[in-house]
Amino acid sequence: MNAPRAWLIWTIGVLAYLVAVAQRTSFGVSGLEATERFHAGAAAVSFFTVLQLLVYAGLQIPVGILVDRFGSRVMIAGGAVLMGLGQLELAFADSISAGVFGRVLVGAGDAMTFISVIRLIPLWFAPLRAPLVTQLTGMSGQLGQVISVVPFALVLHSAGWTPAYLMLASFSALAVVLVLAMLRDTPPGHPPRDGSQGLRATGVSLARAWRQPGTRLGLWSHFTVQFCGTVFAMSWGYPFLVSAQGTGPGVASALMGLYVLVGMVAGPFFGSFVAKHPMRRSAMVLLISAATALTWAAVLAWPGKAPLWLLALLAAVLAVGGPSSMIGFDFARTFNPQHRIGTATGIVNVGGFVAALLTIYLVGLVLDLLNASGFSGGNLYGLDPFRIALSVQFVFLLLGGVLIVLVRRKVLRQMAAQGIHVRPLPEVLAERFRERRRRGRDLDGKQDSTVH
Ligand SMILES: N[C@@H](Cc1c[nH]cn1)C(=O)NCC(=O)O
Repeated sequence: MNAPRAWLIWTIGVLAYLVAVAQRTSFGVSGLEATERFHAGAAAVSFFTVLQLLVYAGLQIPVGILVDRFGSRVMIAGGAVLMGLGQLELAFADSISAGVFGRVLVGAGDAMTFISVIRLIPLWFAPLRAPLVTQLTGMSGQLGQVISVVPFALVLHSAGWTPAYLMLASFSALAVVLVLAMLRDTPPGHPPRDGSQGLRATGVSLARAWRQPGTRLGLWSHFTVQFCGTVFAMSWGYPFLVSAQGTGPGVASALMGLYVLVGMVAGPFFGSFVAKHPMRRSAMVLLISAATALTWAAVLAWPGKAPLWLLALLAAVLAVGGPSSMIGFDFARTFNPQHRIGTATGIVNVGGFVAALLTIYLVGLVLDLLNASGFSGGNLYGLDPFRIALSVQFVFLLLGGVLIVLVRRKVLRQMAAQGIHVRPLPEVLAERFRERRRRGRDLDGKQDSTVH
C-alpha cells in the first residue's frame, strides 16, 4: 500500500468530516441569537437540534448502503453540498420553518460524511493500522467543534448571523472542491466496485449485516458508551452546570473545553488498545459504561451541589465515551466482508445517536412534568428536578449493558465454531496474578540464597 497517498486521501476525508462537525455544532453556539432571530422559545430552538439529529440517525442505514454501492467520494462531496445549501438557507432564513429546513439539510449532509470517511480506511490502510486510523478520524473530526466555538462565534458576535453562516457555507464549498479534486475511493489496481446491485440484493446485504452478531455488538456498544457525552455536549450539560450546579458560564465553558480535550487525548489510547487486545473490546466498552454510570450516580446523589473536581471528573469520563464508541465501528469492520462494511457501519452509528435523541427528549419531558406538578418550585432547571430527569440515562445504560452481554455470547459462540476460543477475562487476570506472585516468590528465594 502506498502510505503517503493513503494519508493524503485520509486527510481530505478528515477535513470534510471536520467541516461537517463544525456545521453540526454551529447551531448550539448560536442558540441565543436564534431565539431572537426566529422569535422562538427554548422548546422551538431545541426542536432544531432534535430534528437535525433525527435526520442524521434516520439516514445512517440508507447512507451505509449507498456508500457500499457508490463509494465514499461521491457521498462525501454530496454531503458537503447539502450542508453548504443548508447553511446558506439558514443564513437568510427569518422564519422557523425556513430555519428548520436549513437544519434538516445540514443533518442529511452530515449523515453522509462520517461513515463514508470510515469506509475509506479498510481500503487504504493495512488491517493492523485500521484501529488507530479509525480513532484518529473520530478524534481529528472533533476539532470541528473548535471552528464553531471560536471563529464562527467570533464572526457571529461581531458581524452577525448572515455573515457567520455564509462563512460556514463557504467551508463546505471548499470541502466539495477538495474531495472532488483529490479524494479517490480505492488504491490503483483495486478491483472495481459492483454498483449494479438491485433492490433485492441490497435488502439481502442489509439483512446479512444485521444478522451478523458482530454488527449488533458494535451497535449496542456505540449505543451504550456514546449517548451520555452527546447529551451533555449538545444539550443538557450546559444548563445542568450553570442552573442546577451554579458553576457560572465561565466554569461551564471550561468544563466543556475539558470535555473536548480529554476526548481528543483519549483517542490514540483506545486505538492502540484495540489493536493490541482485539478480544477485549467489549470488556472495555462495559468498563467505560460502568464508569459513566458510577460518575453520574455520584454527581446526582451528592448532597447539595457537587464539588468542582467531581464535575471535572464527570466531563472527563463522558468525554472518553466518544473515542470508546469508535470500538463499535471496529466490530463492524472486523466482522463483515469488505463490500458490506458501509452498511454495517451505518447500523452501528445509529446506536449512540438514537440513544442521545431519546434521552434529550425524555430529560426535557421529565423536567416539564416535574415543573407542571409543582415539584420544581417554579425553577424548571433546579438541582432536584435535574437529579430525577437525568436519571433517565441509567435506564439506557442498563439496557445497553444487558444487550452487549447477550449479543457478546452469540459472537463468542460464532467464534468458537470457527475454532477461535476466547478465555474469560477474570480467568486470564487471575492466572496472570498467580504467575506474578509465583515469579515474585522465586525471585525472593533467589535473593535469600544469595544473601546467606
Ligand atoms: N464516536 C463519535 C466520534 C468521536 C470520536 N471521538 C469523539 N467522538 C461518532 O460516532 N461519530 C459519528 C459522527 O458522525 O461524528
